[in-house]
Amino acid sequence: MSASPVFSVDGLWKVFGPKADRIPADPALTALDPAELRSRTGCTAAVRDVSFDVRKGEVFVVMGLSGSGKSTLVRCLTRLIEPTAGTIVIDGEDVRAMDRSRLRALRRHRAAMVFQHFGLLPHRTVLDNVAYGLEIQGMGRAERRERAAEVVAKVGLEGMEQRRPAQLSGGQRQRVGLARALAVDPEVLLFDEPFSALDPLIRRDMQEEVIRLHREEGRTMVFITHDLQEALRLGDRIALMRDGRVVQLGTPEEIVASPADDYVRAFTRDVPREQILTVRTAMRPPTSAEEAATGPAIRPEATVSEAIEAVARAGTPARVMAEGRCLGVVDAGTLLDVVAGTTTPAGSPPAAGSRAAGAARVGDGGPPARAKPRAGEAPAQRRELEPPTATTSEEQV
Ligand SMILES: Nc1ncnc2c1ncn2[C@@H]1O[C@H](COP(=O)(O)OP(=O)(O)OP(=O)(O)O)[C@@H](O)[C@H]1O
Repeated sequence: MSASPVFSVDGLWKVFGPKADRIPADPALTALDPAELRSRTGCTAAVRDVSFDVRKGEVFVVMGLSGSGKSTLVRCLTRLIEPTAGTIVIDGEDVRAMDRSRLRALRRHRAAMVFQHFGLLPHRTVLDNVAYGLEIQGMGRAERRERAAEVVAKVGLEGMEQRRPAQLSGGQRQRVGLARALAVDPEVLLFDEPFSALDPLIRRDMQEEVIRLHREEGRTMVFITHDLQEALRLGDRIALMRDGRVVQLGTPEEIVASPADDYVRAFTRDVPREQILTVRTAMRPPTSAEEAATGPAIRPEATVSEAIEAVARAGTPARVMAEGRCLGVVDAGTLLDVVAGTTTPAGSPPAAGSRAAGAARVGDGGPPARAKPRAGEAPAQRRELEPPTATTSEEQV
């Protein structure tokens, strides 16, 4: 059973340009590619017939190249940009029907945004920047400063409460931005490419911070990025966008194992498959009772990379075990097939992201295999795009 959705988006369009409203309803126009549409109508369809759910407790990544429609899509969720057509529901409430005060409450209390350019107030201290959202909510000074101090500590800025933004590094400023969004205790955090201006090491630190916060708090997050590595590291599910459409929505494993089309395949070509795919992809039935009873035990969620290490150490095939049952066996050959990309994974590729593509509602089908628990289950064990740590063959990896 999947967790209930926080956001539910259906048939969403955002068209910029003259008489934008007529575009979604006119099949002759929706069939045009972006360049034709622009030359015939002067309009840009930044988001085209997109449908998805964001489940409670998940990190939902919206990924795509520049101009693919990520920011427009996420801004439509709280109507920072007005959608042209479609429905958006948050916890059962129709976002498009909200009046101004409901919308304000939505943005302030329920879905806080963390921007790339921090948006910090330069003359205020770290503490007062973090308390700002609470001040707007009308919380008293003492209470909001106390709450802000807690959140400042939570994001690792203890001792810097009295500094001004100019006295902080880029990474520290981004932590203040994050703390400010967290302080209002929103149901969903929306991140708009928050780390793309940071240098790689600090960026990595911030990704860890997001993972840690997610693990500790289980907060629902929608995260925009154009960086595949970041998407794979952070996402429970990834919506991959191209020209305003969601071309694939799935877990990192689904996207890497079963790219929906050549575009996604090209996008994921250089991903180290063994670090993303789990042993489920490499499993075969045991050939004998002995094989099912001996050899190192590994979890179904273990990556192929971890299994390679276990098999190499033991010098025998390894058993994929769940609740004392042997689900299958992996050996050097089946594992190498995954690395080489010569395996056809079990299960069909997940559906692409639009009704126009003839797809069912994306992401609602049962995925073939998950490397991470579903939202609402035990905290996700994140994939690391790095060599795995050593394990003994007796341990479950
Ligand atoms: N206000 C606007 N008026 C007209 N066209 C716009 C407007 N905002 C965005 N667009 C167009 O909509 C498309 C999607 O833009 P969007 O900013 O959502 O993409 P993105 O994937 O977030 O890109 P980036 O990673 O560069 O921020 C682009 O073609 C863009 O030029």
